[in-house]
Amino acid sequence: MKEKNPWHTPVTIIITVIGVIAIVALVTVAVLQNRPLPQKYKYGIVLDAGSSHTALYIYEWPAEKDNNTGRVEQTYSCKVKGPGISSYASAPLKAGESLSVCMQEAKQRVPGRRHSQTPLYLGATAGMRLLNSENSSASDKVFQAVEEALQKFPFSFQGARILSGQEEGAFGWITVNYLDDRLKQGLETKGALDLGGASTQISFVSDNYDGSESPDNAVTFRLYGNDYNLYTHSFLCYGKDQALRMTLAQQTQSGPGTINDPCFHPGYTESRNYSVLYDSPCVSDRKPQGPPANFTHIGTGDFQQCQEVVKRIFNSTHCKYSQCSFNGVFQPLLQGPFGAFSAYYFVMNFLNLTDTSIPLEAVREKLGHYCATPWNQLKQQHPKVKLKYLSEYCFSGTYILTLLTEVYNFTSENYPNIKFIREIKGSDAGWTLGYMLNLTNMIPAEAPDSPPLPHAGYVSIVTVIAILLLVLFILSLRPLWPLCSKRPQIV
Ligand SMILES: Nc1nc2c(ncn2[C@@H]2O[C@H](COP(=O)(O)OP(=O)(O)OP(=O)(O)O)[C@@H](O)[C@H]2O)c(=O)[nH]1
Ligand SMILES: [Ca+2]
Repeated sequence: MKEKNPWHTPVTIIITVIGVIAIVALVTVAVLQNRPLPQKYKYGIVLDAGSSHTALYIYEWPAEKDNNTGRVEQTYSCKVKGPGISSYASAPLKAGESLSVCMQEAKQRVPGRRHSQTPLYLGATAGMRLLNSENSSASDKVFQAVEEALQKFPFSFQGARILSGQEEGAFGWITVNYLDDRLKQGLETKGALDLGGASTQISFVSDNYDGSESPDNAVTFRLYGNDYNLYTHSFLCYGKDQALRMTLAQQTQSGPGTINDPCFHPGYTESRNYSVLYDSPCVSDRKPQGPPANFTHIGTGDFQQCQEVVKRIFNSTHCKYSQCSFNGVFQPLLQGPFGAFSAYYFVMNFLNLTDTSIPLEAVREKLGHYCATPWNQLKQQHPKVKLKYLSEYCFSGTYILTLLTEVYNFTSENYPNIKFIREIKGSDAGWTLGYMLNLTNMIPAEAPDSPPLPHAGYVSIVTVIAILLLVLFILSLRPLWPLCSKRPQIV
């Protein structure tokens, strides 16, 4: 007679099935409960009203991670047609109108149900700083027109204002380090070099700068539980367009009818108007007395001489600090890696010089060769490049090299620490992201509390514990084992 298998008693079977169901249910609930939910997003819009043009950026982040880390991304950018808002001083309404195409586009890009909660900021930089210093009522009118235009959109408009040079530098630094995930992880930070049309910023953390020497250059932050003493300086008039004006002003101080300019290509000839050239606070005090209406601007294409002319716009004669970059401005010792963006990138990218492992001497040689290229040949080689941009790359490249090596003091050793960048992980490098993160309190001073385990780790542990429970359960039925192992006896 066959002995009955005790595992096959109804009670054992029911207990086992319930046990297994309970464990499967436990694991399923744990997995489902912690499954990432379908994301809902929030949005923010920043208008960068630069001296040369305005750009609109839309940022997006998961709605439930407002105060959390590193998840804000740029999803869209729009370049406003026409010049920067400061160029509309004599027709302010047009400054407002110029923004409408990009703003309409933003309306399409941000989901309608989010419009009213989406903050909209406009920050203006060096162009408006210059206009404000020259004619504050004109700058007020431009802002008024721009504000009226922006208020017509369904977003939550938070105002239009001029950023200080310090803010511009510091927010550019925050952007770069946020996108690089350096802040959240408390890693060594990256310096930020921004070259605009009317001003240029340098920002970095240096061990030998605690803010006590030249406190005007210090910005202190506590971000994700770490303290930073940032050195930052913005040089008004040293963006590449105003630097070009100053360089031309150097060469036209006697009011000649013709200048031979080493920063432009051989064969380049252009008639320029004195009043237009000197119509900027960066050069207006140097306008020659009674010059002719125009002068002929002739290129000679000589990098070495161009560098000599460019050097003259930097004054390094006085310095009341332990060390200075130029114009008596303190600068601590350079430290760490640097990201160089805006015109640094546009220019070096065009010149095929973004690779900073190319030795500085070779960079100079290539630029020398480029500057010496006849203008007609260059135009034929680049038929699609805007002539104004094309004509200025020799000057701009020389200006960038001079600024980096002769003024900021980058050497052959630390030049490779610079990376010429346009964007990081799909977001443009610039001050706008840092500005928005700051105004929306999106970077906490202290490190946010995070679950001790990542999701995958949590699910694995729950599964292991469940399996362990199952094994324990089976072990708990041990008294029944001997019966189970008894062989059926043949009688
Ligand atoms: N070659 C080239 N130059 C560009 C491009 N976009 C802008 N520029 C020029 O590069 C310089 C710097 O541009 P931006 O960084 O936009 O300057 P901005 O923000 O208007 O000026 P700031 O207010 O001084 O910051 C200006 O002289 C622009 O005319 C581009 O796509 N290619
Ligand atoms: Ca800018």
